[in-house]
Amino acid sequence: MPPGAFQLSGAATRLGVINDNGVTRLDFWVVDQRKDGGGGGWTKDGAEAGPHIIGIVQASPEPSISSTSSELTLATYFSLAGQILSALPGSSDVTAQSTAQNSTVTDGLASVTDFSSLVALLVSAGALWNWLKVITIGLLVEALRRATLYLYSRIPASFWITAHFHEDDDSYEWMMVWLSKQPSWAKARDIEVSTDTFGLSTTATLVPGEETDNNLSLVSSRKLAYLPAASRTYPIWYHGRYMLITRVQENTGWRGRKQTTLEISILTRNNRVLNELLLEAKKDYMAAAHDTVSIYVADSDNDWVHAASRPKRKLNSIILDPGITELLVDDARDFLNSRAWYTARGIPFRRGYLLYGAPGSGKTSIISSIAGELGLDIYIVSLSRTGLDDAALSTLISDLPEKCISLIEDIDATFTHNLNRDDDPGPVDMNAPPGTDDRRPPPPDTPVKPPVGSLSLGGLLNALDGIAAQEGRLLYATTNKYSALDPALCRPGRMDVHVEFRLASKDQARKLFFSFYLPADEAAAPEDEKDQESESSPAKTADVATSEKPVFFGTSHRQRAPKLRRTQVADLATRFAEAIPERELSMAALQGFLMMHKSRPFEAVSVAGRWVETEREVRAKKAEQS
Ligand SMILES: Nc1ncnc2c1ncn2[C@@H]1O[C@H](COP(=O)(O)OP(=O)(O)OP(=O)(O)O)[C@@H](O)[C@H]1O
Repeated sequence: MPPGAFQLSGAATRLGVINDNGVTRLDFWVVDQRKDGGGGGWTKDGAEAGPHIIGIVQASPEPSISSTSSELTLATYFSLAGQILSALPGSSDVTAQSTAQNSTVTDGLASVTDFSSLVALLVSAGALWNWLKVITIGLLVEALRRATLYLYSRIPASFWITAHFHEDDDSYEWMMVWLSKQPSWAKARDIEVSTDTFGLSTTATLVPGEETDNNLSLVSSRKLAYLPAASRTYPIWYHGRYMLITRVQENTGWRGRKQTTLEISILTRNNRVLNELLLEAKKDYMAAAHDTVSIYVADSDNDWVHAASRPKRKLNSIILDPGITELLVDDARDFLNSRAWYTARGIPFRRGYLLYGAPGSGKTSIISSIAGELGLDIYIVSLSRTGLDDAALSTLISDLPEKCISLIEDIDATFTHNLNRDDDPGPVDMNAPPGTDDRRPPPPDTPVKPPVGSLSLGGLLNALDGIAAQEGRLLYATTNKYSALDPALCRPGRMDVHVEFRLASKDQARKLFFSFYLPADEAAAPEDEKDQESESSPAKTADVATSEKPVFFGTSHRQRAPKLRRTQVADLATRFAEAIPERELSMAALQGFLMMHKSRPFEAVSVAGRWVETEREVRAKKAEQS
């Protein structure tokens, strides 16, 4: 407190107004801070003047003081206080304080009076003006503060364009692959090293030196690449523009899962730069992924995630009965170009294909091949996934992108009576319509196999053609037990085209043999190479057979098939087909047999008959046991 000042502590209600035998008295306790040692110590009441109390004023019946406490005003208190202080020796160092201690009667009344005085003072013209000034200054200061903050955040931001890429989105992969190609990482001092291929068959950029080191490449098929580390910001230059790259990792709070977001800020006011960057990254990625088919599966949160990329398989490498490949490919292609037709007629723009028939007859292979041919990604819907219920399936189906292939394999496995893929019901009457498989009816008391999770047939049907079902998608379902399927599942609208895949015909066997030993790519090899028969002749094969060989099953990849002339392969293929019975073995079985004779086409032909006999015996034994 400055010298000479005095203090009336507390509100006016605390001032001591004492009604003493009908005489209103105003008591001030004025303490000399010098005597008190500065510690306060208001321990005495007005009646007992102690060493600290140096002044008591009796306000009444002084002429200047009214005889009732209600007439006392705050101004009077102040004036009295002033008088006391001026009367005191060394008044400039004195502090005054009033108190209501030992007040006997009139505190309440005084409170009212003091409060109204205070209000009167506060609302007096002078005070209001001061209030106004204080409020105005306060508003100005606040406005200035806000303006500064706004400008601080907006001015730098107005020079930057920031794009955010979420880990779950394809664009994140495009950008990460693009980033992995940037030379800046090779010089960075804090960097993430990764073998992630971001959906491509190979890492986009190798660690410098790795690509030239053949040994290292052989040791690991996974290649190393540099990438921006999480929670770091890296400056790089793009087309002369300054960019900041940040990978932000946040806890999602769900099973400790972390969500990564990539942020790219470009120092420019022109969106064109960002557009260029995005298109460049997308084009690069598409070019790198051109020869692959992307496969997506659902994760435990029922989000589609990129699971793998497989090299495209040529359509002509799958040998089906005449017309089937063309039927499937042309139908799908035509469908994709017919959106307007569907819209005009109000028909949902969806198409379903049910491929049924013998195991290993090429159902899955042709779907993958069609995806490659039409440039579509495959989304695998696994009905047997734990935790998949009707709602989750519906979400998954409605989250499919507009043009894609969704694949449900072995659709019979989830919704048939007590049947599963291990049961071998013997030769199936493929032409029996769905729901009519009565060769092996389940006993009446057989409980219906509960669907895995809480997925119901109704849920599946709704997901396939309900309102939420995505437009423009091609649905492929495969089954080995056509007749066991619920007819509702197979009706047009859900499964529009049903295609039967049968066991291998002689013609298929011949074509498979041909394409196995003389695929289209190699048919154009120079004549002289084709003429070399090398060790493939029966005599030479015999030589090899007598020499000591390591014991192993399968065929070593180091062995190469001999180069054969086209006519030779055609002749061998015909002989092979003669040895293969019509519609008895699957194409997968034939492929497996040829793989065992990968480098020995002559031997394949000569032992094919014996192999067929062995296959029959194995199947007969199996049938006996079951
Ligand atoms: N028609 C075919 N032409 C060429 N290869 C085939 C053919 N059918 C099957 N294969 C080969 O057999 C293997 C299994 O084929 P795929 O998985 O496509 O059969 P699938 O009919 O889907 O069998 P499943 O019903 O058991 O799922 C693949 O490696 C494939 O190359």
